[in-house]
Amino acid sequence: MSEASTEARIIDGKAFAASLRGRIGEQVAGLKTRHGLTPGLAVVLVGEDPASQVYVRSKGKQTLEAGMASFEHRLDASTSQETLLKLVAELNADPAVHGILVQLPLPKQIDAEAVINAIDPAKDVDGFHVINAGRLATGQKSLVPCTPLGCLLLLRDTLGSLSGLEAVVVGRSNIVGKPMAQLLLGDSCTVTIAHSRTKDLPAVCRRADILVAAVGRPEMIRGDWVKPGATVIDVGINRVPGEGDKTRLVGDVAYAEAARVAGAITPVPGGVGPMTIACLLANTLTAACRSAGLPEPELI
Ligand SMILES: Nc1nc2c(c(=O)[nH]1)N[C@@H](CN(C=O)c1ccc(C(=O)N[C@@H](CCC(=O)O)C(=O)O)cc1)CN2
Ligand SMILES: [Mg+2]
Repeated sequence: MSEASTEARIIDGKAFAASLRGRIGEQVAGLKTRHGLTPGLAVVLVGEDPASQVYVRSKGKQTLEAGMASFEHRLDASTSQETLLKLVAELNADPAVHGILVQLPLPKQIDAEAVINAIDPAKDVDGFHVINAGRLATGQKSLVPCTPLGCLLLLRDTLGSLSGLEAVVVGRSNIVGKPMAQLLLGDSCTVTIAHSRTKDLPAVCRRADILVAAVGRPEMIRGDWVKPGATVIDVGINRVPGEGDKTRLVGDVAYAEAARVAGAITPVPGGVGPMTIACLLANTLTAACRSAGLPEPELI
């Protein structure tokens, strides 16, 4: 007889993100009336990557909806690194801009690391600057990368305390995998970072009470890699061929298989993705409060 199983609880990132944005909007309204301060976010897009255009449009729209000021800078795909660095320097010096985000990926002629590290760390609302990465790694006050922060908020909401849980992060990028591991460590998880070269990856994943998939490979993580009852967070957003000439979005986890085994799981779309922009707004609000010497918002 097969083991009884129930379908996993679906973690609704879209709803959580909407409620977080609502709380951010309330805090922004209070800042404006009590302190005359309007948080401002500058987003820089270089080139015409279709997905990036969609994300940048959403960022601008949600920034305005939260009552913040939105400054959008669209540059030609052939823009030189020098021109981009000049714009970053202008935004660093602009007191109306509390957060700066340069949309990734950047065209080949531009060194993304040099551009990110040119942003004032206090305005680095992506949390990618080496100073913020170092502060996170050493447990100091920083701005935290939005996608891993969103994952952490969903995990805390789903599980309560994460203390002592076994967490496996699959993927070692500077943008997701490494900061995710740091955040889980900060919440007292026992953390493993696994990747494409990890020996017996399925067995490593099966140890996880918390499994975070951030590899960028469609449906790589199979149902039998998941420990029964585990919480699965899928960071992947992969566009694959669908019916006819349509495409569809899938994560890094084989969702239907994993949902039969997991205790809780994020869907794609509607899981981690919407949290990225909500946490960007949270970081912009935090940066604005810090710049004015005001107490940091309590959002969580
Ligand atoms: N400077 C940055 N560049 C990029 C980041 C980032 O955090 N900072 N992350 C990604 C793209 N990204 C935001 O920029 C992002 C990705 C996905 C979503 C989202 O809401 N996804 C939806 C599905 C959307 C779709 O249909 O394509 C979901 O998962 O439900 C928001 C933001 C790379 N670049
Ligand atoms: Mg189950």
